[in-house]
This record gives sequence, C-alpha cells and structure tokens, in this order.
Amino acid sequence: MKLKLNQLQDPFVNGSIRITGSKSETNRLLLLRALFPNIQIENLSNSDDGRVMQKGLLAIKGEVDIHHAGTAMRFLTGYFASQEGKEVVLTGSSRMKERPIQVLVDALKELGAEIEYVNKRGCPPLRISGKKLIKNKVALPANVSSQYISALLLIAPSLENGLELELVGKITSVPYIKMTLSLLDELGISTSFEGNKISVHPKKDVETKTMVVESDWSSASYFYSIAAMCRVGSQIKLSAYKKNSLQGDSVLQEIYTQFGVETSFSDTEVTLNKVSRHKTDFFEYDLSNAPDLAQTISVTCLGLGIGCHLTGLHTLPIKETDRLAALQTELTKLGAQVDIDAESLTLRSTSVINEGVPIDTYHDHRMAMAFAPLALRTNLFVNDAGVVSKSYPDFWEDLKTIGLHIVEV
Ligand SMILES: O=C(O)C1=C[C@@H](OP(=O)(O)O)[C@@H](O)[C@H](O)C1
Ligand SMILES: C=C(OP(=O)(O)O)C(=O)O
Repeated sequence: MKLKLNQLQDPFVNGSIRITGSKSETNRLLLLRALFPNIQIENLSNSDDGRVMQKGLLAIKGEVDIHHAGTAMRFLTGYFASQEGKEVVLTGSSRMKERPIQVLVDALKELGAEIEYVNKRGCPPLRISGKKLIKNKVALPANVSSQYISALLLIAPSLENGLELELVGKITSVPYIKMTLSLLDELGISTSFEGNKISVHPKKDVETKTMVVESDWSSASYFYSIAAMCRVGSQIKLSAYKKNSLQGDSVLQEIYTQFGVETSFSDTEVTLNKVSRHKTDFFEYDLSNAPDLAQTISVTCLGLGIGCHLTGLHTLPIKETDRLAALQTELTKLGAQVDIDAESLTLRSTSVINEGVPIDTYHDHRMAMAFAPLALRTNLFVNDAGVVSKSYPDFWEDLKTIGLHIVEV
C-alpha cells in the first residue's frame, strides 16, 4: 500500500486518540502469564508483534514464526529453552534471520540450554529443545541489545534457583531492563539491580492479579512530532497513560519542551500543547536509553528547520533495518544534509524540504510513522505503508481523525 500525504494548508490540529498498549509491556506480560497463568492483562497491544508473541507461546513443537518481532524472537528463545519437553524451530522474516542473537544463545547454553543454529551461526532460525535449567549464574555482554537481558530475566523466576546476571560492558537501553524488573516486582517477585549485577529470586506461583498495560509511548512520539510542527494553539490528547511510566520513551515529555510542546496529565489522558516556537536551533541528545525515538526526533528537526546531533545510536544498525543508513538515505532525498557514524547522526539545518518525495520504509514501521508528520510541511508519499502494523495498526486512521489528509494511491 502506497499512501499520499497531502500537506495541511493550515498547520493546526486538534483531536483525541486512544493509542494501543505498549508492545514492550505486552510481550513481557504475555510471557509472564504463560509462566504464571493467574495473571490477567488489560489493554494488550493490538500489534503484529503482540499477536505473534501470543501465538508463539502456545506452541509445543514444530516451527514458530515470529515475523519481524525482535522482542518475541528474544523472549521466546529464553522461554522455549527453559520449557522441558518443548521442541521448536524459532524463525522469522528474512531481516530477523540477520538480527544477531548469539549473546543470548551463549548465555542460555551456559545455563544448560540446548539450542542449535539452523543456518547461519549467531542468527535465527534456532532449533530449541527445552530443558530444565539448574545453573543460575551467567555473565553476558550488555552493549548489544537489552532484549537478551530481559529475555533471561523474564524466565528467571521460573528457574529452580533463580538467576544472577553479570552485565559486561556499557549497558544499553537500560529503561527496558528496568521495565522488566518492575513488572517482576509488581508480581511480588524479588529482584535486585546494583551496578552491573542483577538477581531474581525463584517463585513458584504469584497471586491473582490484573496488570494494566500502559499505552505505547513510542507510538505517542509521532504525535509529539506533529504537535511540534503545528502552529501555536494546536492540541492533541492521548490516552491511556500513567504518570509513573515504566517506558523509557516517556522521556518525550521532556525532550519535546525544546520543540515548543508542553505536556499535561489529567488522570490517564496526556495533553500535548504547542505553546511556543522551538527553543533551540541545534538539538543535541544521547538516545542510548531511548533508541526508538531517533527516527521521530531527526524528522522533527528537519520539519522545524533545525539541526541535530543524536548520539547513543549504536543499536540502530541491528533493528528492523539499519536505521542509521535508512535515515540518512530518506532525509537526504528530502534535501537534508546528514552525516552518520557507527553511533551517531548529525543533521544540518535546512529551510527547504523537497516536495513529493516517496519515502521508502525498509520493512520498518518506524520509518513510515516517523516521516508522516512532514505532511505538516509538504506533500509526500509513503511506500509500503502497511508496515505500521508491527506496533501500531491504527496509525493512519488515527492521523486522519486529527485532520491529516491521507489517500491511497
Ligand atoms: O525490550 C524491549 O521491549 C525493547 C528494547 C529495545 O531494544 P534494544 O535493547 O535492542 O535496544 C527497543 O529498541 C525495542 O523496540 C524494544
Ligand atoms: C526495535 C524495535 O523492535 P524489535 O527489536 O522488538 O523488533 C522497535 O519497535 O523499534
């Protein structure tokens, strides 16, 4: 599906949207519910990634295909490796077969798991024969993806002796690790995270409990970007959010004050108010705690005609696509000057944005969603726009409800 986004002649929006549940919280809670069936979950994500996780958890043997879902791939690897008697081949999209998983496989093997690479060493597909894991201590690199660490922590309470992890190197995407530990804590599982050591105590069962997934903050980022590019007075209400979020991407509230967007809370609704012009002409930020915001923020800066230098982006090359390369290519098509290296992106300010550019999305939901707000500045096309279903299937419909003009071409 190719979409044309027509430029909004008056850059003004006003509307309310209920955003689907966080896919990160959803996929953690689905796994925890498989271990502790008396957990109930509300506001589950309606995303593809949530669906493949839910379906994957039901398998006992045979092939489990998780398509593009990184969290499902990593979390299910830990799950099946520790489920005695289950025998699966865990596979995914062609991109998933390039996304590294050796750090997690090595750690699980160290704990006694039986896992083989079906094709290429270090990447899915994986043949997993579930085993009872008795060992409870392992060290693993922490600078590649936090998902390997969360995968181990999620199964930890079900292991006879719990788990002690030693994280080696600079820890990346830390809020996602803390989210995992907070969810365990909420279920009454005892954990500790001090320095580079994490431990989780074993737990046989948990009390009956309803866990309410907060709506997705990464999805909210596209509305922050729209609000930033609108004229003063524009307002977007989003629900259902929590003041004390477990999601690191809630840092948006702080970041977007630089772009003239103030956030206020009323119960579970957040209101984004465009109150002023942007406060900086060159935005600098380390996104190692919020890597999924890199695309949104660099496009916001292009739309506002300001430059930026974003660092901490070392995990971007192994996500749904090489996001640093994809960003450079697409921003350049729009007329921007962009430099990248292994962990950063620099955008020079430009006042002109090329019109009618077809944005390629590289099977990456965030490429489609991050560029959409540019419809506040120019006409543009988005190729393969259905990719948004990975995390936010209702994205295009929701944009229409706040007044954007979008047609299929
Ligand atoms: O644990 C999670 O839910 C996630 C962790 C992050 O990945 P990395 O730890 O690989 O950066 C993030 O980019 C991803 O979208 C979701
Ligand atoms: C990186 C992402 O997802 P995953 O790694 O779970 O595929 C994302 O949603 O931006």
